[in-house]
Amino acid sequence: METKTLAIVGCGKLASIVLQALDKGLLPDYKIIGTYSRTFEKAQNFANFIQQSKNGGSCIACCSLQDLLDLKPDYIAEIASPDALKELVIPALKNGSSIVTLSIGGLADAEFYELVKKTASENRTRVHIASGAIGGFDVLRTVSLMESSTVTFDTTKGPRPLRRTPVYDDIIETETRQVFEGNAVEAITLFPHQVNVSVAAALASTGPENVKVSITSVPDYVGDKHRIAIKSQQVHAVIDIYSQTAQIAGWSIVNTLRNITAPIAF
Ligand SMILES: NC(=O)C1=CN([C@@H]2O[C@H](COP(=O)(O)OP(=O)(O)OC[C@H]3O[C@@H](n4cnc5c(N)ncnc54)[C@H](O)[C@@H]3O)[C@@H](O)[C@H]2O)C=CC1
Ligand SMILES: O=C([O-])CC(=O)C(=O)O
Repeated sequence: METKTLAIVGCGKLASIVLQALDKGLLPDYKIIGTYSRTFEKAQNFANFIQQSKNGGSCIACCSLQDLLDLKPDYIAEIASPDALKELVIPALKNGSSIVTLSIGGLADAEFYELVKKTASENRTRVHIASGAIGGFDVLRTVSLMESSTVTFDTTKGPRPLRRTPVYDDIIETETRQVFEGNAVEAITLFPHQVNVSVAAALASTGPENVKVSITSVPDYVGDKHRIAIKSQQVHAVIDIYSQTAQIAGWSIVNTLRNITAPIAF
């Protein structure tokens, strides 16, 4: 397999897992040639790490998204925020760069999603939706091809990640409460950093407007538990995923990158 060039947008906690994977030799088909983050110093730290890694090489810390696009990477790993994805996806696809993304919430708007599809197709580029903190996209997509279905997405988390969100109330520190019920578009609008997974599951199935999402806060709960259920005439599948930290999401970027170049893909 020919080596692919890769750039990273968003040099935070989950992106650092991509560096760990590089250092462990788990990304042999990629050269990470550029990094970009809102804070230049973070992009610089990432680039230094890559240059010093035995599996790394020359890597440029970019001062702007345009500088990163000018490197013409084959792939961009977007690990920043739904707003960052919205900003970069069209220019990147037109630039010849395919995207691997964790901030799937940036694709919740149906019109924008269609524009992304059209742009990717016209430029022979692709958007790869990483499984993130969930999984089961295969069954969701397959059942959606077969027949009509209904999909629900229920999340349980502790009060801490909800503290700086509009639904926060002191009561959730001591009592279990359902803090949100709505569709996946409404969910990602209120919680742009919490429910990218619900938009991903929705895009894989009946669409963000149609998937019913609930969030329940449980005092002292550590981690996130997601339950995705799809029900059609013939199939009833339930996908339950508990994760103590969000690290699984960072590793799903690594898994997606490896799948892209693998002789056998899962
Ligand atoms: N799909 C999934 O399962 C999951 C998705 N996520 C999403 O992954 C992304 C990264 O999460 P973390 O690494 O935990 O966050 P983080 O806050 O540790 O790192 C994000 C980095 O991106 C930078 N950034 C943010 N907006 C930017 C922009 N517009 N342009 C350039 N840089 C920007 C920030 O300064 C920060 O350094 C977030 O969008 C988060 O919501 C997080 C967990 C699970
Ligand atoms: O980490 C999780 O469980 C989910 C998450 O943050 C997201 O989807 O944005």
